[in-house]
Amino acid sequence: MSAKLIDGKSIADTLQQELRSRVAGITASGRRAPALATLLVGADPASHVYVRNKRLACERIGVRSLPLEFGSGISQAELLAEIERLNNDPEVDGILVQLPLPAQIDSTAIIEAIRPDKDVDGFHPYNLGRLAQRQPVLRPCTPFGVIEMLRRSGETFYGRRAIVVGASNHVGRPMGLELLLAGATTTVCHRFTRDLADEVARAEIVIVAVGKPGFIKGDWIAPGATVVDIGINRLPDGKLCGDVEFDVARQRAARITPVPGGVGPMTVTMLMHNTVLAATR
Ligand SMILES: Nc1nc(=O)c2c([nH]1)NC[C@@H]1CN(c3ccc(C(=O)N[C@@H](CCC(=O)O)C(=O)O)cc3)C=[N+]21
Repeated sequence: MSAKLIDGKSIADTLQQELRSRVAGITASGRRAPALATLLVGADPASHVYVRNKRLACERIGVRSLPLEFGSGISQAELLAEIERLNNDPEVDGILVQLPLPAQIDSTAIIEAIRPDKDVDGFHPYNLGRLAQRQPVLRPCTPFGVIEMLRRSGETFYGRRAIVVGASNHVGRPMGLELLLAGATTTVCHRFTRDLADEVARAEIVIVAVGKPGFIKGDWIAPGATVVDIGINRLPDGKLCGDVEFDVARQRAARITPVPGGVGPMTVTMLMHNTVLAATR
């Protein structure tokens, strides 16, 4: 068997077209376009690439982008003042502070300073709490994108055995909450999990967000499973790869996401979705 590829890029393109029409509807009715402020601190090349992708997505969809950049030496107080200004700016619907931040800045304090109704990353404790209590408002973009991608490619969740490998605040944990919300029997594994191979082998839906190339061995995957690889690792030769041993996993899975072209484009698209939602609520 060779798994069918789940084409996140093409699902993301479709969603972006839908968002583009919605934004066109908003502006046609005389309202201003939704606006997203992106705050980038320092010169990390990967962060610059990701933020540029987000700004390009804004252009495609008709969202106004307010690109803000700060030197790596900015203080916590200065960054907080910037957020306060954007919180109070009626022309700004969404605020995204690209992570990671330099060491002198407490990213928890920054995330908690963003008004929950402008928190388009969905990282504020209010938004995570709403998701945990099954009343989601603004949802973390990557897990939300995984669910939307799987739904649009025909996956069902009710009563199905799902596993998340990786329990980070921004990806693994909210991914577990999304799967619970969708009705899956959900296991979240992490660095203290014993017998990870056995846990993975029991799952019908396997979602991996660890950040280590080849961490999930292909022969752990149950025949017929759906595999979603959230990992993005750059190899020494410059190529991108995920956390799953792709070639072997592909021989066992029914469906699998590629890296690149899988989850990444969905993340950016759900950020646009959240920005339009923040502008229209
Ligand atoms: N506040 C905040 N919000 C984020 O959402 C956030 C962040 N900080 N910090 C960094 C991570 C990473 N992230 C990605 C988004 C898109 C791709 C993406 O589009 N990837 C393409 C490939 C891009 C490439 O070629 O490098 C793909 O997988 O096909 C990747 C990674 C968002 N993040």
